[in-house]
Amino acid sequence: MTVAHRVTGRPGAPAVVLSNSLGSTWEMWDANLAELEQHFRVIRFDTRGHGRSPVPPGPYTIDDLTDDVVELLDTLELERAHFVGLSLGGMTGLRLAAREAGRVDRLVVLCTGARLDPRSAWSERAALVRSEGTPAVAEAVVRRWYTADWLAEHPRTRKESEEMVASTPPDGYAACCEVIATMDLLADLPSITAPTLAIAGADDPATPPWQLERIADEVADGKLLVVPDAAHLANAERPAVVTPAVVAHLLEDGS
Ligand SMILES: O=C(O)CC1=CCC(=O)O1
Repeated sequence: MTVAHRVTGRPGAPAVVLSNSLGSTWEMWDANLAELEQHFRVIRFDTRGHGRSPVPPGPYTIDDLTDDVVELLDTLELERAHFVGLSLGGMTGLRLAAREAGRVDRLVVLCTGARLDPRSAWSERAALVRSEGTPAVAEAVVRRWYTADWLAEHPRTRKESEEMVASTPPDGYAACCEVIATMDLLADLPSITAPTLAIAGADDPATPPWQLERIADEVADGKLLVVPDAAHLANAERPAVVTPAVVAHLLEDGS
């Protein structure tokens, strides 16, 4: 299945794939895009069940999301790429780097976890969205995406973010909640050899810093960055801290 994607940035430069969080679209990278495009060929895509991508019937697994990325790389005739994923996108990145080590150059995972407990919470959210739709969870989700102070200062982003969640197809959103409910990547971490930067929002209630610290500690070559005054979408709330850190990590091999 080919996911919806857009390729921008420097033609011929090293490629970086950006993978979105649950309930978002590739627009979640808007605040980071211009700086990334100066250095890389940037490939944004919408995870299956989200945005412009197909919504195949569930259930989905983390390996299905990983297969979608492999197919995207094949479609674009890319043997290898850097991978940057946030939350659900970060889980996809961890699985890809463990299962398809030859396809990932350097990895950045933001605001994510190798396993998110209690798993029952994700099955319950899937059931809620199937019965009441994505608008039922939009406000609460966006309250986890940004700190309260930032939301108070950015009412337009708050509204647009709630609309982004509310317009996610309920079947796709629910099937991706079930990916999280069934996913356990703890055993994968030691086999990840791609140099990995794990970025946490210091005030992220969804995937707190200890989750990213565990990833940085357990992969073969990991580093941790904790971003102050940031919640779950740390890339969007603090782009001036996050984007240069991502660029520096991806350029570290001299590309
Ligand atoms: O929606 C949330 O509560 C936060 C989240 C967990 C996985 C993801 O992609 O977003």
